Amino acid sequence: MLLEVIRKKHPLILNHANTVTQQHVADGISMLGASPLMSQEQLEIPEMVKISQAVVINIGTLQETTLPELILMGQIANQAEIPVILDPVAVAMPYRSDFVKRLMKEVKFDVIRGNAAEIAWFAGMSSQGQGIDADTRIEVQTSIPKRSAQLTEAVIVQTGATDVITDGKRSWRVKNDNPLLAVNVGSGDLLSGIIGSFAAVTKDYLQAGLEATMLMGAAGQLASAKVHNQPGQLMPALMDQLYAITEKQIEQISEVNEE
Ligand SMILES: Nc1ncnc2c1ncn2[C@@H]1O[C@H](COP(=O)(O)OP(=O)(O)O)[C@@H](O)[C@H]1O
Ligand SMILES: Cc1ncsc1CCOP(=O)(O)O
Ligand SMILES: [Mg+2]
Repeated sequence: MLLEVIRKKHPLILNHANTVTQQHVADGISMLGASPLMSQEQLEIPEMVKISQAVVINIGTLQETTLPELILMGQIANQAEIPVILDPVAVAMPYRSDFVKRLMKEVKFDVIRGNAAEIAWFAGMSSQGQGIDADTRIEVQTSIPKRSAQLTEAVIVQTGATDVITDGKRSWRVKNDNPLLAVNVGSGDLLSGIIGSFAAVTKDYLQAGLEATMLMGAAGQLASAKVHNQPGQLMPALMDQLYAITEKQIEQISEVNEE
């Protein structure tokens, strides 16, 4: 598994993060063994991408003025063959739909990580998900994330009670129903940063998405048990698990099925 490679190589993960959860994202990437760097300044993007091994773009608190910075970040990463991960927070909202369409005209994304409502948008479906939360009625279908992967040519990680990881051809389901993760705002953003950390050490982005999702699920379960299912205590416990979890624990705990 790639976790020990991350802990040996300490890849640098450049994030255009949202302003709500960026501390969780930075802490989680660091606890895992990678090295986070957050930036919003267009003038420094070329030198920042140059020292990075993966780029994660989160549109959670996007602004029209940041579009040129995000295009530059993605294009330089594409040219350097550095993986680019998109977290398309609430992409089904009209303004955000237009923003992401303009961004995707200029940038090739290698992995897209979102909840079921966000992923359904890339398959051309207008889902009922409200804001940042998913539409649980569409969560369990694998056909939708597969279609999203085919249309975007990106690996899709659709998260929910069951996570789906697919490149449009092969797909895996990771059973991960953890209400404490679901209710903790930022857990999805954190997973997108962790996917970036895995994609930084391999060119197999499907494997990177699968292993990152297994890790998050296993760490979430161990952390929830430690805090006796108290949601407000989860994040610190989750960070402890990201720091200490072993590949053996992940393999023992994860419930993974290839479709
Ligand atoms: N019942 C659940 N519903 C949603 N997410 C869940 C659930 N159980 C565990 N999770 C995990 O919570 C994290 C956040 O997922 P999700 O809420 O879908 O993304 P976002 O936070 O971007 O909306 C993911 O790692 C996901 O696997
Ligand atoms: C609440 C909120 N609003 C804009 S970004 C954000 C955080 C999103 O967190 P997540 O996508 O992990 O639920
Ligand atoms: Mg999200």
